[in-house]
Amino acid sequence: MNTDHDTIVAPATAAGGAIAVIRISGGEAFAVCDRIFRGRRPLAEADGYTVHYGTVAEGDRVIDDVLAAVFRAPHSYTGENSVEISCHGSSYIVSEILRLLTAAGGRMAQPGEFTIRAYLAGKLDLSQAEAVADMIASSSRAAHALASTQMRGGYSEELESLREKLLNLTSLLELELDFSEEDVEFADRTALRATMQRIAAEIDRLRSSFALGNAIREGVAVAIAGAPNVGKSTLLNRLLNEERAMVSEIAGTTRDVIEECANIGGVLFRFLDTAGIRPTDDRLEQMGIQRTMSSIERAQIVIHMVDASTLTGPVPAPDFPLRPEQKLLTVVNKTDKAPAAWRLPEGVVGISAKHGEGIDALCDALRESVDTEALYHGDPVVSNSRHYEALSAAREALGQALEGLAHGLPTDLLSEEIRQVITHLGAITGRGAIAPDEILQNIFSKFCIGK
Ligand SMILES: Nc1nc2c(c(=O)[nH]1)N(C=O)[C@@H](CNc1ccc(C(=O)N[C@@H](CCC(=O)O)C(=O)O)cc1)CN2
Ligand SMILES: Nc1nc2c(ncn2[C@@H]2O[C@H](COP(=O)(O)OP(=O)(O)OP(=O)(O)O)[C@@H](O)[C@H]2O)c(=O)[nH]1
Ligand SMILES: [K+]
Ligand SMILES: [Mg+2]
Repeated sequence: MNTDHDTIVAPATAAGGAIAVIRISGGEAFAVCDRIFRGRRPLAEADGYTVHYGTVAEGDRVIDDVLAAVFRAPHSYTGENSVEISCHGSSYIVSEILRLLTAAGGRMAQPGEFTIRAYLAGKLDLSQAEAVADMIASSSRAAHALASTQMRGGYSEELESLREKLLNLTSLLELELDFSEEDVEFADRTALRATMQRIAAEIDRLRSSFALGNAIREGVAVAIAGAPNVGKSTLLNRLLNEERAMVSEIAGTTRDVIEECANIGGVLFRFLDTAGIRPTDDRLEQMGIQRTMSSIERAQIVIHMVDASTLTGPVPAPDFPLRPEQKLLTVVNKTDKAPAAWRLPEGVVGISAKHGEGIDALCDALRESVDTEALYHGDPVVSNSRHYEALSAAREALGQALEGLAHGLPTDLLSEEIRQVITHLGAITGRGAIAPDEILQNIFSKFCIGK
């Protein structure tokens, strides 16, 4: 990765708008722009946070009328001198201006390179930088709340406070080592244990928030499962308001799992319409049912759908296994064709997917099964698997430190165990030590160009 801070250029807006923005950042940003931009005065003489009208030209040939916004180091997103050129939103104009900028000494930026520079300049820590990408990708109120808390540093503060407490512990322990001849104990072992246990509990809380955080980010997975022909695909289409899946009276219509997202009450749900489960000799149908089973396994919520028109007794239990943390929603479909004397059992949602009855109640039930209270309170919720891994490693190291403490581990080794915990927590924000190139590369390669 290039960190010598040459001047980078990239489009910052997606194609298709009326206006397109091109970003330029680096030590030579003004000089590079002044080679192609003609305004009243050179941008090199302009104050920060000012906007200038002018043209971009190649020799006599004017490419476009533009506005250039000037940012002076350190007051910019990257912390470097930066210019943003707003031109007409033509992909041809954008590519021409980029061509001129690179000929004038700029280099095309890599994905996430502006944000890497913001991180290296100390404008954001790693977890905040990652939240920038989540912010751009957010497509629901809940995902936005998640990214927003993280981008504003709520989660970093929490981690920083844990790190500080641990650093205090190691300082006390290391002080003891300095006085090892005298057999003193600066770090009262009972208090030490209590502090370590409090920190462990906090790490556990963060780790357990990952189930919610990850679901919010990726979409809460809801498998729609049941026997063939109960109306699973009809429900998917109803929820999406679109004829996405094939529907027919032929049992075994759906073979491959169909996955689509819908926003319900500010939360993104990822619905998985599956092949109907039944014993069959058809090889292809068996493959479909295998996929049904793995979709059920991966889902947070499973809708077990049964057909009211074929119900003779009570609603049968699902013929697939569920884990304790998975939520089961029993849905009786085709209530429009239920026998006259039939009554909806307790705890079951009755719908007619074909006619749209009961869909609101089903959506309410789905929405209620996701607790977003913490999210909207601004409580830190872990949504990034890199962070989850680091927290797990920290928790494991802390467990070993606690074990060591219980078994009278020598002070220097105990201190070393606690340092491990600090290192793992520090990897999340990248504070304490600048993260190695390889890790930065890995994180930022997932960004879009121009971010
Ligand atoms: N046109 C434009 N819009 C944008 C961005 C941008 O870079 N350009 N952003 C980015 O992608 C986001 C805003 N982020 C930004 C963050 C900091 C600074 C900045 O100038 N910071 C200064 C001053 C802070 C202050 O006054 O308190 C600094 O950090 O010193 C600019 C944009 C979203 N909208
Ligand atoms: N009367 C009535 N018919 C329905 C309702 N929902 C679905 N159907 C009909 O039931 C039949 C099967 O619907 P599908 O949506 O294909 O059922 P499925 O569960 O996806 O079936 P497979 O993919 O084969 O497992 C179709 O003829 C639908 O029109 C409903 O609420 N009322
Ligand atoms: K069918
Ligand atoms: Mg189907």
